[in-house]
Amino acid sequence: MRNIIIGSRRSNLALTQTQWVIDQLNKVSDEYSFDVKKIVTKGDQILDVTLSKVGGKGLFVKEIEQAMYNHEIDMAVHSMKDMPSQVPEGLTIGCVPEREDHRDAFISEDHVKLDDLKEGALIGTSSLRRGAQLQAYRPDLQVQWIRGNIETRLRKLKEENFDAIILAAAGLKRMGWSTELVTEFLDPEICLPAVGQGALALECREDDEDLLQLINKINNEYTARTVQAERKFLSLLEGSCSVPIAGYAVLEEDEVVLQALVSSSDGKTVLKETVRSKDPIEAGEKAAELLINRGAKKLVEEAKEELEGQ
Ligand SMILES: NCc1[nH]cc(CCC(=O)O)c1CC(=O)O
Repeated sequence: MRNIIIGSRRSNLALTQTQWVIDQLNKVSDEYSFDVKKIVTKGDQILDVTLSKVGGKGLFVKEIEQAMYNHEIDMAVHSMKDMPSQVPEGLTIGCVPEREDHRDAFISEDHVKLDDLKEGALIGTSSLRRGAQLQAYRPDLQVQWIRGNIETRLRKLKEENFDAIILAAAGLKRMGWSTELVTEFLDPEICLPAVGQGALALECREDDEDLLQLINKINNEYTARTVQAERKFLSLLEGSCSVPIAGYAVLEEDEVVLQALVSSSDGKTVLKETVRSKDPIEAGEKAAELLINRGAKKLVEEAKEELEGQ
């Protein structure tokens, strides 16, 4: 019996996701035991500024990847949307399990719906993507950055003067919290999710064939193909942490249908495309090409300059 050591961030969400994966793996094999090793990442330590100013998503995975290289852990369970578009050499995403809810969840004081919020209402989010799309939909809304894990943000909704916050539905559902809390799940037409939102990435060493074989048993082909399209699109728009960027794909018959969006931070310029292809990579490439032709790279450059000027 082999013991697999899984590295996890110490947040309740990360630990819950890791435990969910262990439960799934236990269902498909009884030849393994699992230990969870908690790892504190830079992203967990920096709580006072928006992530886009300190280097973005890599912050949640670097230390964990290092522990994998050092053989301190064998595998890691990440939120797909926290994964940079390139996986470092020697490591691989060996499995993408079935995606949880892809949508954003709108949570307001007294359950007032987005359309019914008073003029000028204050929305708390740490996501450029959510802020921009909400302001594109309702230009009167004000957006203020809010950080911290799910519990902290929910506390801030009560204690500070936010009228509403937005969180990923997937995180809430995995924690078993959604029904009482969520005012409404936002349709992707209003708020297109982050690339990979709701999906998990199981990362391990590329040469660990035994482990790869095990985790492949809980791979979900539908999620893997759609996320592949979304991530290809993301990888072709560099500097994507400084600009609102979103992507969500579904399968229709054997075709990947990918919606992709890049916008300015204030939501005044929104570029959006829907593309179809049987090949997920091609879908991602097409979406990127169409958006770049419409000026997406310029939006990224402008956003970078703005961040550097601050
Ligand atoms: N940005 C942090 C993060 N990374 C993954 C999730 C939730 C789960 C998911 O989207 O898969 C969250 C919290 C949130 O955005 O509300």
